Amino acid sequence: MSGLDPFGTRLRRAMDARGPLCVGIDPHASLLAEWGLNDDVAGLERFSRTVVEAVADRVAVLKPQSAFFERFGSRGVAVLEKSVAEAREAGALVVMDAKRGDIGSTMAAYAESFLHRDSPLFSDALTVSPYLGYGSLSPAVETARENGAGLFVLALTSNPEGGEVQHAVRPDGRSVAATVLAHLAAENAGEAPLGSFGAVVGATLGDLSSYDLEINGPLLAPGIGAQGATAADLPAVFGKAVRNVVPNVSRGVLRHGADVVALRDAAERYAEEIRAAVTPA
Ligand SMILES: O=C(O)c1cc(=O)[nH]c(=O)n1[C@@H]1O[C@H](COP(=O)(O)O)[C@@H](O)[C@H]1O
Repeated sequence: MSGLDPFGTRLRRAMDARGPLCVGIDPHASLLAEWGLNDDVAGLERFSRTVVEAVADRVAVLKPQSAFFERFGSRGVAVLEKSVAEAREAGALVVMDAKRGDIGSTMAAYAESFLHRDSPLFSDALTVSPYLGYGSLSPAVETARENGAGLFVLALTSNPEGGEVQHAVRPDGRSVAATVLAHLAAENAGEAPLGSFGAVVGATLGDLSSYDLEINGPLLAPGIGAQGATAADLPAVFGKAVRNVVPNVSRGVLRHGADVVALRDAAERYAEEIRAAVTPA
């Protein structure tokens, strides 16, 4: 046993206590420059530390984007490891945004890397891609269950190109995205207060009423801020499932750095807008 409650249980608790906002740690080279930092490992470390210091004790979730750390090789990954540990120590849940997906036997190794309690990169949840077939993710589902962790599976991504794959219709008439959502609903069946297997559904997508978003699991919703969606869009996009939405904001918050207080204030403004938008009248 992991000793950790299931991810869905821990996430619901964190959302109730802190609100649902997820702040992304996306150290773009352009943001490092805006913050007056060098585009090197020291700059990366300073950036990531500052975000953790500003918000990890108050937001439910932090989502480091692995690519921005991998860019610096092993020393960048060491910064990522430290950031994950510090964020978790400060009480935030960490969703590792690495968007992994591979044939099952290799998927098992990715799962060991991010979802096994003994791994240096252990995170509370991992973003994964189902485009090698949902079943190829089984090792990640199993490892997550055994370790109190979770997954966020790409279903309806926020980018405009996503539709050509995700809206494609299978011979049985069901779209690829609807198939992914149905698998997740099955994974989460009977779990309370919330399952641990979430979907990624962009806040940018407008009316999604043709999709059943009631998967009894969390819906990670990127797209607010730099991609043009707003907190006020959430109820129309997600309908009743809005109560399970974890809205992600990365650049919309990060552009207010390098000052810790300014970052914190920006995150709190988004948190307040989200609270106002999703709280039932
Ligand atoms: O899985 C993700 O996090 C993700 C999925 C998706 O459909 N769209 C999307 O933007 N993301 C991530 O969410 C973050 C959005 O960043 P901003 O546009 O700066 O708020 C980036 O880290 C993206 O990689």
